[in-house]
Formats: sequence, C-alpha cells, structure tokens
Amino acid sequence: MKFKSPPVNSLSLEFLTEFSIGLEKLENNRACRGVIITSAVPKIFSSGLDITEMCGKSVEHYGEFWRAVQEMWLRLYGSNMVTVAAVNGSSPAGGCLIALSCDYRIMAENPKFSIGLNEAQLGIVAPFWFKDTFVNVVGHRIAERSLQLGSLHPAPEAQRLGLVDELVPEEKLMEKAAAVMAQWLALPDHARQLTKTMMRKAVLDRLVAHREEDIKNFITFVSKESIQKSLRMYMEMLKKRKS
Ligand SMILES: CCCCC/C=C\C/C=C\C/C=C/C(=O)SCCNC(=O)CCNC(=O)[C@H](O)C(C)(C)COP(=O)(O)OP(=O)(O)OC[C@H]1O[C@@H](n2cnc3c(N)ncnc32)[C@H](O)[C@@H]1OP(=O)(O)O
Repeated sequence: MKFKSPPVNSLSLEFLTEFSIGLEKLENNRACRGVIITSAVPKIFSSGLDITEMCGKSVEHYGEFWRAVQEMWLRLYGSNMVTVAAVNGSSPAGGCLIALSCDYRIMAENPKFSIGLNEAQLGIVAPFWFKDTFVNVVGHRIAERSLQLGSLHPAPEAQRLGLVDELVPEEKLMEKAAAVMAQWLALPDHARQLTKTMMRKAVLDRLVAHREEDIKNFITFVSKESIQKSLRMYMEMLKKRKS
C-alpha cells in the first residue's frame, strides 16, 4: 500500500476511512498474506493525524474522526497479515503509530527523516493505546522518556532505540522490505498468526473494552478551549516556519 495524499499524507477522516477499507479488503483476500506500507510522497511517510480535523469542528465530527482513528489501528495492529512498514520519510505521531503497528519497520537512513510520538509538543497527550503500542516495541523506559519529551528521533537514533528495526539506503528500501516479507512469509501462517495474536491481544482488547469511553475522553479533551488554542498555535507555527 502506498500512501499518496500530498502534501504530507496527513490522516484525515477520508484518508483513514480509505486506509481501513483497503486493509479490510486485503485481509479478506485469501491470496494476500502480507502488506508493505510505504509512501508515494517524497520525504514524508505520514505527518500524523490531520490537525484540521481536530480544530473548530463539531462534537459529532470529533466522535466520527476518533472512531476512524481507532478503527484504523484495530485493523492494522490486529491484522493477520504480515505487515512491514517501509518508512521513506518523516513520520510523526499518528504516522509513527502506523509504523509501530506493523510487524517490522525499515527506515531510509536519512538523518533528516524523524519518527516518534511528539504529541506532548503539541500540548496534547498520546492516548493509552498509542502508548501501549509504543511500549510493546521499545520498552517502558524508552517510551516514557520519549513520550514525556514528545521526541522526534532522527532515523539513526530511532534505530538505536529499537523504534525502527533497521536502516537502509533509500534506494534499497523496497528491495529490503520485500526480502523481509519473504522471510516472514516462509513460516506457516497459522503458527505466526497465533503467536502475533498472543503478543498483541491484551493491548487490542483494552481498547475494544473501552472504545466508547475513549471516544468520549477524546471529545472532552479536544473540545477544551486550552487544547483548541494549543492546536491552533501549532498550525500557525507550521505555517510560519514555512514562510
Ligand atoms: C487524557 C485524555 C487523552 C485523550 C486523547 C486526546 C488527544 C490525543 C489526540 C490525538 C493524538 C494526535 C496524534 C497526531 O498525529 S497529531 C499530528 C502530529 N503531527 C505533527 O506534529 C507533524 C506536523 N508537521 C510537520 O512537522 C511537517 O509538516 C512535516 C510532516 C515534517 C513536513 O514538513 P514540510 O516542510 O515538508 O511540509 P510543511 O510543514 O510545509 O507542511 C505542508 C502543509 O501541510 C500542513 N500540515 C503538516 N502536517 C499537518 C498535519 N498533521 N495536519 C494538518 N496539516 C498538516 C502544513 O500546515 C502545510 O500546510 P500549508 O497550508 O501551509 O501548505
């Protein structure tokens, strides 16, 4: 799957819906045993959740948007397929969550590309299931420090922390992703799938059990004037940085 929503592959309601439907179709296709996720937008894997979806909208819209974010994660993290992220650009916040939800992460070895859960820098808090996914990849201590600081890690540091599994030159990224996919597909599906479920079930079940409460929390949080102000200021900062 190649993300192609310029300029930055931000995860809008429309993008998330299309991504989830795409994953569902592949999941139901018995001929498809694995998926490599990458980007067709130069230098950006995904800029994370579309901030405009969280600014100045109705309570109903926030609820619909958050359900779509949850749905995407439940499908990807809970997928029976082998999932490989070929991270060919920067990948903050929700973009990082997509990579973290895959079975294996390969990143282009460009120190200008960074990845991490930087929510704290926006004045918002990564939800518990973003945090759980992060902890399952890098461990509690690294996740705690990185989350509190809202760190975006340049590719070499991300590899040192275990946030990505390996770095390769950008031109070799897809070749390497295909080789990794072949290695994982060489195992019998049932054994690999049951093992994956065993490793991920508790974290998936936690969101499933608290899904409606999580939506309510998101709506309450994002509707606060202080949070709206932080998000507006962050968007202004992005625009100013450009000019
Ligand atoms: C206690 C209870 C808790 C309950 C839970 C509550 C809340 C949690 C909620 C949510 C979790 C949030 C997750 C997220 O994913 S938030 C998004 C975080 N993303 C970022 O911080 C990335 C911001 N973007 C960048 O850093 C850069 O754009 C880039 C990706 C590095 C690319 O840089 P580049 O220089 O190539 O591009 P520009 O910066 O010029 O951007 C082009 C264009 O796109 C707009 N844009 C960028 N990112 C976003 C985005 N995420 N959403 C919307 N729009 C974005 C940018 O403003 C430019 O727009 P313009 O109109 O100026 O062209």
